[in-house]
Amino acid sequence: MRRRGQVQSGTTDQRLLDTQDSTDWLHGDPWRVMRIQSEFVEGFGALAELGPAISVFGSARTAIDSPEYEAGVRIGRTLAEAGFAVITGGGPGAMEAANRGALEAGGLSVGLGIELPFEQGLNRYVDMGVNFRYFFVRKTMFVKYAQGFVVLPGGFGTLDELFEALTLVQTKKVTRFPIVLFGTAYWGGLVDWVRGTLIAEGKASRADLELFHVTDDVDEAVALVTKEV
Ligand SMILES: C/C(=C\CNc1ncnc2c1ncn2[C@@H]1O[C@H](COP(=O)(O)O)[C@@H](O)[C@H]1O)CO
Repeated sequence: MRRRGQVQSGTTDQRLLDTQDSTDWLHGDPWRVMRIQSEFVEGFGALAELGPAISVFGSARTAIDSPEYEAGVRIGRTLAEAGFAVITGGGPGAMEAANRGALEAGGLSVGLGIELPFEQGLNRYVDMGVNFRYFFVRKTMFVKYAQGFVVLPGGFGTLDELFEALTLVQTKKVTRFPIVLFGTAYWGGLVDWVRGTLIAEGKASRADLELFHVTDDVDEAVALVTKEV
């Protein structure tokens, strides 16, 4: 309700229907909220009927001829054979490897792409793809539509996804959410630091070490990440 000096001229309908010269509104936060909302709606709509799924993360820079890429393909394949859709970031490297394995095994290969400053597109092994502008919307989808995470060797992006999941499990925002780190040599230093620094200095508890598993074995990784589903 508006009275006295607060009364605006014209009606809301008039303001809606008027041709506007300025397009400043297009770049304001209220409009961004609508775009964010539409990303949630699009993501929920596309993924709601996915069925059982596991999100696989890992470096965008993993070389196609590397053992890590091969492990990613085998993980994607084994998950698909076990009846799980494979969700990745839809990019190159380890993401492509997991999508490739899932696709080649006849499973559902999902890519949740992210708009980046350079043109990129979803990798060619993605069968169901959704592109996001906002990382945080996309991260919601990785957690909401998967029953666990497998994390291949990766950099900042992979660490971001790993620590988001660990925080959600630690704070019980999600329950029954297995997290498997694939590659003992790669992740060993991080686990040592968690034990020797975080836990030793009281910034995490010893029980937090049970929030994740570490393995080099594809079958074990798949068994661990799917066993609570
Ligand atoms: C670096 C290059 C391409 C980046 N393209 C990406 N496409 C999709 N998703 C990505 C991309 N880069 C990072 N991500 C997300 O973070 C994780 C990988 O990040 P990292 O720093 O490489 O570990 C991954 O799981 C994605 O979700 C050109 O090659």
